[in-house]
Formats: sequence, C-alpha cells, structure tokens
Amino acid sequence: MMKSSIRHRVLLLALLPATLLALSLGYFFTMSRITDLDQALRTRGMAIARHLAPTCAYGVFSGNSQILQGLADSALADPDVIAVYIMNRTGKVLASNGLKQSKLAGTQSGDILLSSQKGMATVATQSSSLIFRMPISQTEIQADDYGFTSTSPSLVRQQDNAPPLGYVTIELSRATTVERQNAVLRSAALLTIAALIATALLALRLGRDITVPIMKLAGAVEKIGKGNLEVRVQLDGNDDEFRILENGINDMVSELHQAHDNLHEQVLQATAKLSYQASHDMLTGLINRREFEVRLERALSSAQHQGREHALCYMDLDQFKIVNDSCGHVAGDELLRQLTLHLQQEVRERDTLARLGGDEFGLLLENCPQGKALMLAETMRSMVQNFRFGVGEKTFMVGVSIGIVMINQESDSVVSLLTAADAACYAAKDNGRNRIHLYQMQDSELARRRGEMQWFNRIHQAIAENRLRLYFQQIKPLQTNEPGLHVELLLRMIDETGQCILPMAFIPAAERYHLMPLLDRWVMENSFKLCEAYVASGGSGLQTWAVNVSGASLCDIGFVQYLKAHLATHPALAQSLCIEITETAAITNLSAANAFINELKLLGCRFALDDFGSGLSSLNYLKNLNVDYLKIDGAFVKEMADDAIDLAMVEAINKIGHQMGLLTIAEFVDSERVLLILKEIGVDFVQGNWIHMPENAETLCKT
Ligand SMILES: Nc1nc2c(ncn2[C@@H]2O[C@H](COP(=O)(O)OP(=O)(O)OP(=O)(O)O)[C@@H](O)[C@H]2O)c(=O)[nH]1
Repeated sequence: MMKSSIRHRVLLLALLPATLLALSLGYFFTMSRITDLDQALRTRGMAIARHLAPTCAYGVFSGNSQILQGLADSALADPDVIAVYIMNRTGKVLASNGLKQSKLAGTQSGDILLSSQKGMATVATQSSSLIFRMPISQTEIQADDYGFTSTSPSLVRQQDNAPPLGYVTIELSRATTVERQNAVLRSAALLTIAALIATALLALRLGRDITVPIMKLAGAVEKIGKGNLEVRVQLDGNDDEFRILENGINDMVSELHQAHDNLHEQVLQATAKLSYQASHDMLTGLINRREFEVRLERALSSAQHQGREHALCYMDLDQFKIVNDSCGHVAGDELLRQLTLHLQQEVRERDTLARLGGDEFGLLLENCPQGKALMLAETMRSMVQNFRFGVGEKTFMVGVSIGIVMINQESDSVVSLLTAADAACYAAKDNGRNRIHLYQMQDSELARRRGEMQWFNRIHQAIAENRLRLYFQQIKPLQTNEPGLHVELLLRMIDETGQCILPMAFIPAAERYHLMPLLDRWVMENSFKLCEAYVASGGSGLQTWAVNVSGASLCDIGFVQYLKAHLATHPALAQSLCIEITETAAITNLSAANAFINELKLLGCRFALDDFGSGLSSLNYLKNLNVDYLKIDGAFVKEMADDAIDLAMVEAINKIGHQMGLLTIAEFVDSERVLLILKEIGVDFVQGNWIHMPENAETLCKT
C-alpha cells in the first residue's frame, strides 16, 4: 500500500470529521425545513377547507348555487388553490372552479372516494398537489340580524349525528412548496460545499503550520543521515515544540560535526604520525632506509632519463660498539643523536641524510659530480673525527668509513647502488677505517664483498630449494656421569654443488641483510620436527636440545608467539629445549631478551648465554639475564692449554658463572689436554669436535 504523505494525512484528519459533520447538519436542517414547508401547505389547505365548509352550508342547504359558485371563486383566490369542488351529500357537484389543471378535472361526483369523519377534513397527497375534503355539516345559523354583535352570520353549532349536507373538496398545488423545498436543498448544498471548501482551506493553512516544519525537519534529518553535517534546520515560528525539535537537531548535528571534526583531526594526526613513523627513524628523526630508497629511486630515474649525476655515500661509524659496551646503549643512542645534529649541519639543503640502521648512515648528494662528492664526504669524515662525545668522566671519539658510488646513466638499480656503496664502505673499513673509498667497477677488493652480498639470494634459494640441514653435536657432562643426551642443533647449508657450508660463511651476510629471523624460524620449525620424530622413533633420554636464536628474532613478536604456541601444546619439548643467545645479541636487545627469556621460562625452557667473554660487556648485564648456562667463548678455550691469558679467562668466566649459580659449558674442545684442564677447573659441560664431530641430525633418529 502506498503511504500517503504527512501533508495528505493531516488534511484528511481535518477534513473527514468536518465533512461528516457538515453533511449530517445539512441533512438534518434541510429535511426539517422541507418537512416544515410541506406541513405549512397542509395546515393552510386544512384551514381553507375548514373555513369553506361551514360557509357553504347555507348555499348547499338552500340549493343556491350562485352563492356556492361565489364561495368557490373566492377560495380560488389563494394562489396555491388550483381547484374547488362543492357538492351535496349525494355527490352532485353544486359549484366548482379551476378544475382544468387539477387532478380532480373530469371527475364525477363521488369519484373521489375519500372517507371522512364527520366534521373532519381528510387529505390525499398526490405528487404535485394535496387534496382536502371537508364535510359540510348541518348548522344552526345564529344570525345577528340586527348586526349588534357582528357584521355577518357567524356562530354555527354542530348538530350531533346529523349526516353532512355535502362536501367541499379543494386541491392545493405543491408546485410552490416543491420549488421552495428545492431552493432549500440548493442552499443547503451550496452552504455545505462552501463550508467544506472553507474547512479545506483552513485545514490546508493549519496543516501547513504542522507539515511544513515536519517536512523541513525530515529533510534535514535525511541529509544528516547521508553524512551532510553542514545542514541546519531553520523553522519560522514561535517557541513551540517545533522550536525545541529545531534546537535539539541543530545542537545534535553541531555536536556531531564537532565530534566528526575532532575525529577527522585525530585520524589526520594519526595518519601523519604513522606516515612519519613509516618514513623516519625514531631515534635521530632522520628519514629511514625505506624512505631513503624511495628518494634514491627518484635520483636514479633522473640520472637514467635526464643524464643527471648524483652521488651516494654509505657511512658506517668506526668502533661505535665500544661506546655501547662501555657506557651502555642509552649512551650509544645519545651519541647517535648528537652526531646526527652535527652531520645535518654539514649537508646541503638539497641533499638527503638518512639513518639506514645501527650506526650506518646514507647520504644522497643530488646533482653532484664526483669531485664535489669526494669533498663533501671528506667534510663529513673530518667532522665525525673531530666530534667528541662525553659520558661522565669519559670522552669518546669515533670515526666514520665512507663508501661512495656515483649515480649516472650506467647505474642499474637501487639495490645494486646500495650494494656497491656498502661494499665501498667495507673496503674503507678494510683499508684501516676512518677513510673514504670510491667504488670502482673493477675494484678487486670489492669482489669478495660482492660475493658476500650474493648470499642474500643464495640463502633465499637454499630455503626455497630445501638445501638447509640440521646437524647435531653432543654436549657431555664433565664432572658427573649422569646419563642422558645433550645436543646442540647446528645449521648447515648444502650449496649448489652439493658442498656443506658452515654457518660462519653465511650468518654474517644473513645478519647484514636481515635474514636471521627467516633462518631462525627455519631452524626452530625443523628442530621441532626433528625432536618429535626422535621421540616417535622410540628415542629416549633426550635431556637437552640446544638451538641458537639471533638478536633479531628476540625482538620479533611473531617468532615469540610461534614458539609459545608450539611449546604450550608440546610441554615435553619445552622441558628439554635450551635456547642459546649470544652475549652480544642479549646485551644489544637487553629488554627484549629479558622479556623473551622470562616468557619462555614459564613454559619450562632453559637458556644459555653463548660466546660469553667475546663481547667484553659489563658483567652488570649478566646479573640481569635470567639464564641457566654460560657458554665460554670457544676463542678462549681453543688455545687455553698453551695461552695463560686464555686459561685465566676461562677460569674467571667459570668462576663467575658458578658464583651466579649457573652451569658452565666450554665449547671448541679440540684435544684431551684441554679437556683435562677444563675438568680440573670445574667446568660442568664440554662440547667440541674432539668430544663429538657434528653429524647430520637425521642420524639422531636412527641411533
Ligand atoms: N646504542 C645503539 N646501538 C646500536 C643501535 N643499533 C645498533 N647498535 C649497535 O651498534 C653497533 C654496530 O656494530 P658494528 O658497526 O658492527 O661495530 P663498530 O663498533 O661500529 O665496528 P666497525 O663498524 O667494524 O668499525 C652494535 O654494537 C650494535 O649493537 C641503536 O639503535 N642504538
């Protein structure tokens, strides 16, 4: 059903009762007026008949038709009387008039059979006339012959039970009455129509007062609903309910607008913040590697297509680690911040300085020929060299090694530019640090570095072609004979020719190119599979399986969650898992390392601090790390039988470990001599090729 609009409904509401009322009243008053007119004609007809009948008595009685004709004529003087008919009791017509137009015309005496009571008039109603018949009674005429009391004979006394002398019949036309009744009907109809029109106009007018504001409100709400918050309602009128609605809606939409604006502002701020964070380094405020690569891409494009020449500098601080190690990361961060401010002062406005990571910076010198680039790089180098950083009593100086590569029409891609600049920087380091090296295509020094860079692709390929392997090496208890198997799982790569490659060949490249999380994930997934297969093959007594995790993975929330989820569903694995973290990785990511250790310890995992002693970090850090084992750096163990300092180091580390309630493990045990010394010192576990040569881990399930 189609819904009518509010305007129609209000109109209907006003008109319907008014119409019903008008019609009822019109009908009532019209009908009563019509009845009144009819009744008036009857009353008049009756009166004429009553008056005529006694006056005819003498004429009928005396047979004087002349008198009767006179009376008939006089009765016809009334405009509504159309016929008069006087007859004696036998029905003989004694006098008549106007019969031609009458219903009575042509009737014979007695044709009109009207019963009548004595003295009473009877009425017959025809469509166009009323016919009255009145008996003429015998009367005793008391004439005042002398005219003392009256001028005409008057008083008549009815004689009871006497038959009438005759009858007077008169016919009154209804034409005038019907005409008047029609006029009344017309007037009533006109009046009703006029009243209805007036009511409709009034209803329209009043309806407008209601519907127009409602329609305005509805229109505004519809627009607001569609998101147009500029809309405001404006109603003309007094302080009625509509004013309250108008104010309410306007206030509401203002609030909404305000909230919308605030939200929009917040979204803009958050978006700006996010895009800033996505393109900037939070520590120094410089642009980050991602944004730097975008700008480098633009510069490369302009070089390739417009023949411009730019220079890319790759800058790596020298010996920055010392600041971190001796004064902590906070101090290292502060140095990076301060140095950044100095570097920024040296660069030209059109140049781009970025922090690429750690202590590495990138500098893009646009529209800069080689000579100028070398000059600017030298300015940077000497500025860094002259920079002094003070922490408490200590003052540090750092250097910077800078690799430069020119960007011109021959340049290939952003990756190759960065690779070349990085290689040049490395060459500067290899040449003694704190110097500049300009990349040359035929640079033989760089060949080796470039080879290292190939690892990026080789590692990816090895994973894709399933050429990574797990090996295991046993760790033996030295002071007890307790049974049980302790192993460290080690990563190997099978190269394209089928040769087995040790991790030290590709791990530095993996660290440099941020591939460690990928490798750690592979190692962990495959270690889980291996241990599960070991248990499934009936293997028992696996007390410890140690796996190495890099610093990068400590900060990888996805990696931590993966470990937690897997270990939570395999509690036996968690009990025997020992995660090895290098001292440097733990110190570099101290808070992440602590969080990682504490979370996994809750599941029953153990932790070993690997290569301890190599980082020479403050022992203070060690106290904060909740580990179970100290693995003495193999570099000290290897030569300890012949080198007193190395021996002293091993003794010291072992002692410190024990003091802290930790078990100690010596790695790289390559001879019985070393083994015996370690036993004497009191080291708890030993590991090395002399103890057990690493084997493909698949054999573990077969032993
Ligand atoms: N304070 C601080 N240190 C960082 C940050 N990122 C990386 N590092 C440290 O920076 C050092 C960079 O190491 P390297 O560049 O290999 O060491 P280096 O002492 O500069 O030695 P060379 O580059 O070989 O001269 C490492 O110790 C990292 O832990 C950081 O955001 N803040």
